[in-house]
Amino acid sequence: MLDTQTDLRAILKDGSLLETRAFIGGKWADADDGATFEVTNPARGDVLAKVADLTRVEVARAIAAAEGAQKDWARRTAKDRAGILRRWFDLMVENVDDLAAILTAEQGKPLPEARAEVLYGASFVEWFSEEARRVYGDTIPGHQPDKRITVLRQPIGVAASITPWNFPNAMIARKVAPALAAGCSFVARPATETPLSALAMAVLAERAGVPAGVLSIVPSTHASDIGKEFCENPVVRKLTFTGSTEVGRILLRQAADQVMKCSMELGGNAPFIVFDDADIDAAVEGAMVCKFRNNGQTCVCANRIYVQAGVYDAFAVKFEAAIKKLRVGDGLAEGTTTGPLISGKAVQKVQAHIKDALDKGAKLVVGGKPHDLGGTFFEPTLLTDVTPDMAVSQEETFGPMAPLFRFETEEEAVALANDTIFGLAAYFYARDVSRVTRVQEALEYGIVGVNTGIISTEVAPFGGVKQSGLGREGSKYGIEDFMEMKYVCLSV
Ligand SMILES: NC(=O)C1=CN([C@@H]2O[C@H](COP(=O)(O)OP(=O)(O)OC[C@H]3O[C@@H](n4cnc5c(N)ncnc54)[C@H](OP(=O)(O)O)[C@@H]3O)[C@@H](O)[C@H]2O)C=CC1
Ligand SMILES: O=C(O)[C@H](O)CS(=O)(=O)O
Repeated sequence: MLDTQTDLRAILKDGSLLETRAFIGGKWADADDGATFEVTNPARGDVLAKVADLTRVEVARAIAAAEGAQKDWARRTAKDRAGILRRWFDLMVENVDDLAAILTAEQGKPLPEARAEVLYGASFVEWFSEEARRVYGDTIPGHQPDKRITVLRQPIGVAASITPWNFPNAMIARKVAPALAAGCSFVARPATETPLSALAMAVLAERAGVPAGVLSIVPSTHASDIGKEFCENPVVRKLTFTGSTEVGRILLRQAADQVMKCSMELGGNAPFIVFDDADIDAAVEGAMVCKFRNNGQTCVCANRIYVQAGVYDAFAVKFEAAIKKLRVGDGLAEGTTTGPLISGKAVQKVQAHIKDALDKGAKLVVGGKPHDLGGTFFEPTLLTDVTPDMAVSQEETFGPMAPLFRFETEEEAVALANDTIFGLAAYFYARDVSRVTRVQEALEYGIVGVNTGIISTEVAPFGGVKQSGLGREGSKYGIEDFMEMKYVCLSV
């Protein structure tokens, strides 16, 4: 563990972005009882800030403020809402360096990755500032001479989110932007580990002119209580969650009592398949970004790497060499490619998957243990001779461990890839166009990357099938999740 302290305010150009109070109904406020919780730097272990720790009572107030603001916000013209979202986008870009520093300090990812995440998050705000003006209804030829049929598209109302620590900026932006574009109001509860990014975004949203009550940020360590408030409060009409499938199931059960509309971006178990007709150098490059982005703490990370027998050794040698070039360190330090894991719990999960695989016959090629830096730093790890009976085949590692599986035929690869309850992202490298067509159609996933290891963009629909989730985020489809459809039958 690095022992240097992070004086976050000294790093920032605009210290006012380091906000530690909750944002409720357009006002910055402490918790009613003054309670706070510590936000620590996972690289250094020091306390970055003490943030207001809200309970259901304050969150209920934020929901009431959202209800009070929503109708006026929806009555504004789409152009007006678009203009405010555009200003928010501009402010996020203007403050990208500060937002990135805050993100790295609380989450750990290297500054270049944090900067990329902030711009990725901002791209959703930009995209939905444009989509706001493209929500169209329908007119339908009447079923009787005196009937005129129209279809109206209206905002759902008050929406709420629960988001994880791995993308503390982009996951908020990817949900708030379409909701506000649609005319919804929004209450966001960020993860305990990483509330500062969300609070900084709210500072900029307020400056952009988002009206009081339209957006609230409710940091809290009482995750379960806040989730129940969101699911039980009759004012909340929409819940959007990103996180584990386990918690997604809990929320869906709770939301069922009100038949609440839910969007769920849940766990993954992405297969990354390298066929013998692949460009091996390109496949290695793709596998590196797909596996080690955010230190493997990404729901669309390669979790299983399947390599066809004819190219297995060649791929393994090149992949090993690439992994050895990774530089583990403090995300705030120049040249770091790989930061710390978010917590000790995350380290234990990676270690458990490595031990299970080695106990069942896998071979350790690189890494395999906590890094000399201590704390939650971990050595990027490569295992070969991994087999489907090992835990990593069915469970999301969510860390820097790359397991290589060998396969013989295309049919075997597709069967192995689909043998999971998850269905978020899958990737494969091949050059034969018939094979590419067959495999992209056969993979049971919401997202398929072909000859690429990175698929994240605001223009495409992001989401999973099976137990990886419900709904889509981004793209022209993303705003649908925050709209209702009303059929009007007029008798003339
Ligand atoms: N699909 C994705 O992008 C993600 C997938 N995951 C998967 O989940 C695993 C565990 O990671 P973890 O961060 O613990 O993910 P969790 O699903 O446990 O946490 C995600 C968010 O949900 C909150 N939460 C937890 N329990 C409840 C509850 N009962 N009611 C309401 N909210 C709740 C958490 O709060 P709190 O802040 O208190 O933890 C956090 O804000 C990872 O190893 C990975 O496999 C994790 C993150 C993102
Ligand atoms: O939750 C995640 O891991 C992110 O959705 C991944 S991405 O959108 O940055 O690809």
